[in-house]
Amino acid sequence: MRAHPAGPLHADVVPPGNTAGPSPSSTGETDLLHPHVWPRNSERGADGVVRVAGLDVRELAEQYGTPLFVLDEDDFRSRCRDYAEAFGDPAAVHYASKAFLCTEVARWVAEEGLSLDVCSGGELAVALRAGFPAERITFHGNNKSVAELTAAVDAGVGSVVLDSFHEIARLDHIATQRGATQRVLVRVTVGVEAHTHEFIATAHEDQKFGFSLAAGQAAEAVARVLKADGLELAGLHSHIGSQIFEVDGFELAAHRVVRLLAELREEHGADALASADTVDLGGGLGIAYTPEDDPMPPAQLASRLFEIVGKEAENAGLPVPKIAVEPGRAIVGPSMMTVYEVGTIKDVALGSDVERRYVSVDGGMSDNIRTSLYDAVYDSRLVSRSAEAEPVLSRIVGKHCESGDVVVRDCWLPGDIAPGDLLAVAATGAYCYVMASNYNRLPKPPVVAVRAGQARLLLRRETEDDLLRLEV
Ligand SMILES: Cc1ncc(COP(=O)(O)O)c(C=O)c1O
Ligand SMILES: N[C@@H](CCCC[NH3+])C(=O)O
Repeated sequence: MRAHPAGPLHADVVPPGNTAGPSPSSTGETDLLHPHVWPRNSERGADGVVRVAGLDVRELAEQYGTPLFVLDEDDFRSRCRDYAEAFGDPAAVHYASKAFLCTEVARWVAEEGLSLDVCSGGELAVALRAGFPAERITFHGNNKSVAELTAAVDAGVGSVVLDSFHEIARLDHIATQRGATQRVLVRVTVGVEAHTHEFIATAHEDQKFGFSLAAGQAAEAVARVLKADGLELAGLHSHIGSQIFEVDGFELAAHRVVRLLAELREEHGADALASADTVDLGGGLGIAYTPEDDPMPPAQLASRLFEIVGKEAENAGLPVPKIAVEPGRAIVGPSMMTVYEVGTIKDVALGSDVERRYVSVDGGMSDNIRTSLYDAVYDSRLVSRSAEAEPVLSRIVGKHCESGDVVVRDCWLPGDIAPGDLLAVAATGAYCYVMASNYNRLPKPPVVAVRAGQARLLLRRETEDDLLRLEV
């Protein structure tokens, strides 16, 4: 074993708790772009430079500046198609726009024939501005305001997912006043402990979403909907959480929701439940953030869900309900990466014989809060050149006045990384741009779409004027 007295953390000297995975077995391995982590149309050329859809990241960085979100349009569209094919009907797949939304992306989703899930008046406004067909929009949220519910009814959204007793009364009143009948689903808390970060699990009892199945609230919610003149029950909804790899949580949720539907039919009669032909099983399918992650393909999830829903319905003598799903992360997550420029590098002593290398980039927790918020792990590569230097365990940090401003906690970067190099972080399409802030008054980065050698700006970089635009 080599000794690195007071040296950086090389392959043979790693601290406990390293989240970067095993050390690369050879130099040059840090160059690899693992295909299930990086956008489908990204590759490292013979010159060592990474290109996405044929476009050189150095030129994109030159033209649009850094940090920069690069969105591989064909990757995004191909994942929409994978889901549509898996579930046999594009409209049964509701892209969860909370993961990432702008008008152009809403148009792609519409063109691919998918439906859209929105969960605020703002998301609804973006979708409508894009000309997204309102009848393919589902409106979510645990505390939709009267204004939001009114906007949804006036727009003619396909369905509203009800989340509280207050909301049932409110929406009924709004719809009745307008002489409308609003199709609704009742969100059921199915009591499943999803194996994911506590902050993004949503089907256990002790959290804010949905009506409890176990406590009988879901059945009571359905009873109230059936009595409401302005509402029509379209079905039941369950969303167990996000970034989930195991199929068992989805299976259990499907099983419980269909069983509830059968019980409700027994209680209220087939006629009363005739319009309730859908079980929406939400989103949540995990993606590969690192080469070690092994997510389930949508086709596998679909076939399990079809089997369970079919079997459960048959056992209960129920017509087989339609299945809807709401993937967000699994569609946009892997399609996008963030490109940063390295600014400063520091080796910080951890003890007497090792140092940690801190590589500072020109963004940070303002464009990706997920590492600080959920201990998320990411894969990062040097993309402006290849490197033969020995890998060094490094920490990529941002430029904010906060020591928790970490982009990638541990990763193996070439030991010769230098200011001016470009680093990219993979799989930043979901919940990064949309959760971005202006902390330390940093402007939000631009989002550029790339396709077949052409780049198109979807969202421009914020300017100092933008930062000042709310001042009165
Ligand atoms: C109701 C609902 N549907 C869909 C999603 C999308 O989840 P994901 O991006 O994990 O697919 C979410 C977010 O967790 C959600 O709350
Ligand atoms: N924002 C979370 C996912 C929450 C999804 C919405 N219910 C994340 O980044 O993983």
